Amino acid sequence: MNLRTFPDYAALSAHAAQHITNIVRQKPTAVLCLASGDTPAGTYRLLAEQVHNGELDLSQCHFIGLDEWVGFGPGDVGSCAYFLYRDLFTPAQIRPDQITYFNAKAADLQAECQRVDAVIREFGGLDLLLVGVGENGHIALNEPGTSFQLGCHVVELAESTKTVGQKYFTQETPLSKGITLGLRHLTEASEAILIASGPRKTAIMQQALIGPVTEQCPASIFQTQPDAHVWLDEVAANRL
Ligand SMILES: N[C@@H]1[C@@H](O)[C@H](O)[C@@H](COP(=O)(O)O)O[C@@H]1O
Repeated sequence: MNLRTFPDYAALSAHAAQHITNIVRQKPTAVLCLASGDTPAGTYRLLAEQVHNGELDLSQCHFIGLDEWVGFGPGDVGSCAYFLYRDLFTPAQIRPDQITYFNAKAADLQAECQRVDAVIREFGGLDLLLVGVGENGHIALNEPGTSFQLGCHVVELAESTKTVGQKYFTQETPLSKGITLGLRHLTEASEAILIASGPRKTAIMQQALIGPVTEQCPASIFQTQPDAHVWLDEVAANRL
């Protein structure tokens, strides 16, 4: 893995946005799987700004949603899709036909997993997977203990994920399951990038990057990926 530290969140976001811009300039039909959450919001705002200014054309890209809380969808404030639409898809005028997202309200969630796995296969794999990290080391919603070999799957959320996840909602919201891409998608993607910022990520970055590679800490999979990027701000990298 290639580890790089940036002075602050703004510099980290600017670098990630420029990197994604370069990928799309090289391959305008790139298939991009982008995390939701707070960390990538700055990156997405910069990308949307570039699209707005006519400096970046995302109109031929395809976007795959990384994960979702079961029972929630783009119309629900707090869902993973809600933030991607708010920060990127809507301001960058991404068309519905450019987006594949889990329907986490579907009656048959296994079929949803198969559908998204099949879309990724049909596109020939992901050109980019951009992920954040949970405070418990989860990647997407691959919780501690998840096999590194899985594709899309439904998960029982860890207690800490249910608690930390409340930050996305305007009121106390019961969360129990998630639907998510698997870590196999991460190892198979042409490029994987992890971004993390701020004091809430310092301890888990130490554990993930210096501790043992173990399914108990999903983010430790980055140690096994020679070409993957891990980009942190100085605070998140404080114990490395
Ligand atoms: N499901 C999301 C992940 O996809 C995200 O990357 C991670 C970190 O989120 P944040 O960037 O808000 O800290 O946890 C959430 O639970």
